[in-house]
Amino acid sequence: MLSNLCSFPQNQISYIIVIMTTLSQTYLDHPLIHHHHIVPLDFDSLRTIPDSHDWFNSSLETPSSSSHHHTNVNVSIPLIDLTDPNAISLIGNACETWGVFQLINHDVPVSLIERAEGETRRLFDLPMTRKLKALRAPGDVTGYGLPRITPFFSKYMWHEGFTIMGPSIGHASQLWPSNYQPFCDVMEEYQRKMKSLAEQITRSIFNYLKISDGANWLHSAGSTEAAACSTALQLNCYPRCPDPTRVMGLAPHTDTFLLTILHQTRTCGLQVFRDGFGWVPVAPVPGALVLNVGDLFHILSNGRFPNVLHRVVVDPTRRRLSMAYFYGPPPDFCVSPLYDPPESPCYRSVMVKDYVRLKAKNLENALSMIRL
Ligand SMILES: C=C1C[C@]23C[C@H]1CC[C@H]2[C@@]12CCC[C@@](C)(C(=O)O1)[C@H]2[C@@H]3C(=O)O
Ligand SMILES: O=C(O)CCC(=O)C(=O)O
Ligand SMILES: [Fe+2]
Repeated sequence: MLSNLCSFPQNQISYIIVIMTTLSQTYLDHPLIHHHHIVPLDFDSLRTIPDSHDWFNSSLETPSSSSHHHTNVNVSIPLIDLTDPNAISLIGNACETWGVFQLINHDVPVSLIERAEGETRRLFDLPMTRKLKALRAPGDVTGYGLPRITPFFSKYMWHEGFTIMGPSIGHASQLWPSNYQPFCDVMEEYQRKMKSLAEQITRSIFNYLKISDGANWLHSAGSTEAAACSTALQLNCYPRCPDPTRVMGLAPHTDTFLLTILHQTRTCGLQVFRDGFGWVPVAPVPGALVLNVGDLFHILSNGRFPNVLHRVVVDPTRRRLSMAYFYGPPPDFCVSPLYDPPESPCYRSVMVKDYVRLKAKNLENALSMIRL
């Protein structure tokens, strides 16, 4: 690019316009979504489970029917103190073995997490007619609705969600025409804190992997590139259910981006899958955040880090809330596996936006489509 520039005639002024793709644009052309794949049920008014949500009456595996994949309560995922002098290698090891860990002594204030949780509760407490005012539009990615993975399963999930990318005023002002500011402010601050924690952990993992280049978007926080990185905040609600053994809160999936940072309330439900261990519950630890490896870190680590498969089961007595923050490189960044010879790459290089589209259309088959 530079050499081309230099060969321009000296008297000619030229402009280079760099067009950066945003994450919401990347999701815009997803074709398969129909309205009935977006609108959640009014769960609170239900006394029985409709057939559409009954995973028991299907060939699908329910949490209680998975005998060969029974829930394993004898193990737990690593719990790491970020102020531990060995934090970097503990995090690296956890990424290699489990692909997920809990983090304490991160510097996200508990009061901020509580305020964000409070606003999340205020949102899902609204009457259905109000929540539908912020319904996600068919081609869109933000707003209220069912999880994006819904069309890939023959039964619906016991779930309602709200997706935020950047400022949330658009949908928030539809939910609360005159009282949207507290929601917008806390979600903005929460995303800011999550982003700097995600950057810090990504840097630590790069140190652990001894990577010094290949992540220019990380080098200068506050730069245009850092600002353009792919992020989203997903608020999840798993309402109470008359018979939780028949339903699925969130079907088994892997997350698409590099890292996910999750806050869960004290209600159990999240489970992670590990070969040889089965489904392992992630017990809520007050103040801890759950971090998990997504597909892009799996690719970048050349398969060394498992992109952990996870699901959510529904609690018999209490509604469960969670907030998941997704973090990845900018959509135009090209992700290439990092390895030392004689190792060879397991995946071909892929642009973030192309992988996002592959995943949106093929779900868990996306990875095998770029495997070498
Ligand atoms: C930035 C993201 C990350 C998304 C898509 C988009 C907005 C919502 C996220 C989730 C949240 C619920 C699980 C998931 C699997 C889903 O269906 O929607 C996630 C997905 C992904 O990790 O791919
Ligand atoms: O609610 C949870 O604990 C997990 C949510 C999740 O996996 C997601 O939003 O991708
Ligand atoms: Fe997830």
